[in-house]
Amino acid sequence: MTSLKNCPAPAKLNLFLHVNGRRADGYHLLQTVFQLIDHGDTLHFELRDDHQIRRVTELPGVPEESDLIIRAARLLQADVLRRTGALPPGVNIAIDKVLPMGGGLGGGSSDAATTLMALNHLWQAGLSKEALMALGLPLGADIPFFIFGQTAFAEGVGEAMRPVKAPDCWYVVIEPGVAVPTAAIFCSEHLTRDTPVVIITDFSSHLENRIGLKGFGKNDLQQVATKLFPPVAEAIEWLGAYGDARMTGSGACVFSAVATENEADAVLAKVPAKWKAWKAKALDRHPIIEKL
Ligand SMILES: C[C@](O)(CO)[C@H](O)COP(=O)(O)OP(=O)(O)OC[C@H]1O[C@@H](n2ccc(N)nc2=O)[C@H](O)[C@@H]1O
Ligand SMILES: Nc1ncnc2c1ncn2[C@@H]1O[C@H](COP(=O)(O)OP(=O)(O)OP(=O)(O)O)[C@@H](O)[C@H]1O
Repeated sequence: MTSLKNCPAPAKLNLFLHVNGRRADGYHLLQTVFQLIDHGDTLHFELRDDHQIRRVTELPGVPEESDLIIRAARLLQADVLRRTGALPPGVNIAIDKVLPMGGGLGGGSSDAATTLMALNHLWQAGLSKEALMALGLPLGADIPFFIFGQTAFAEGVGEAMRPVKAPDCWYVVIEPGVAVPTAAIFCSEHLTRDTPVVIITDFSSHLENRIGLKGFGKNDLQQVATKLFPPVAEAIEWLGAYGDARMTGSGACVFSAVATENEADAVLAKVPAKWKAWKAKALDRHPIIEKL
């Protein structure tokens, strides 16, 4: 096999995100549900005759050298070289970028995770899922989740994950048109870091019943992000008229769950023209699993 086309890099929504504490190294202890959704970027991989790793699509604001896709591919290339003593073939990577940057949808992390999974396959590198997750973690906190590949409850700094059966529903997502830098939200002196740890014992039905359309928990990063970025607050207020609306990750995107696609369409029809908005279906599993 010399190419892998149309590899999905889906977005995630944090259905809730509790900040329970802060480690000595500054990283925060979280509890969250990562929900995979059927909306995201698409990547295409084509092997080269040399050993170069190249991005063949322009991504405004992200130079090739700092792109998480390229950095992830280089990490795997170095790992293969270390283990086998030989460099794998080079690769051209194209991307159809759909997800907004600084959107809280995990776009960069998902792109990197898809790159690691696709190249592990194309290069026949043989890394286990756990090894790929560990390789990706230093590049982004959400990369292990996307490689884990299932809607999951996560704890710690996001590395301890258990699959959950989240509600089978649709989401309306609004992009408020601002990019939120994750580190600035976590650094804020106004961030509360003391939400009590939730103990969840039954992962099959308990979470499904509790997080569903009623909106379990809260997003502790929301208060800080809405103060710093008023368009996020405005989008939450607008969408809140149709259900429980909240921010995903560190923002900026805002979502609300609805039971059916028709309900999602009805809300979308009313979204003010100044915002980009779309619908997505809840997924249990990462769609790349069917391709590899
Ligand atoms: C908040 C989430 O969106 C939840 O899904 C993610 O955990 C953030 O993932 P990300 O954007 O990939 O973030 P990273 O690039 O890994 O980290 C950016 C910065 O966020 C802060 N950070 C991130 C994750 C975490 N558990 N504690 C933190 O304090 C750190 O200051 C870090 O330097
Ligand atoms: N392939 C990539 N796609 C998007 N952003 C990238 C990529 N490579 C590097 N970046 C950098 O990462 C930053 C964060 O982008 P990303 O889309 O992951 O944010 P996010 O959706 O807020 O993520 P999270 O939910 O993990 O906080 C961007 O501002 C950009 O500079």
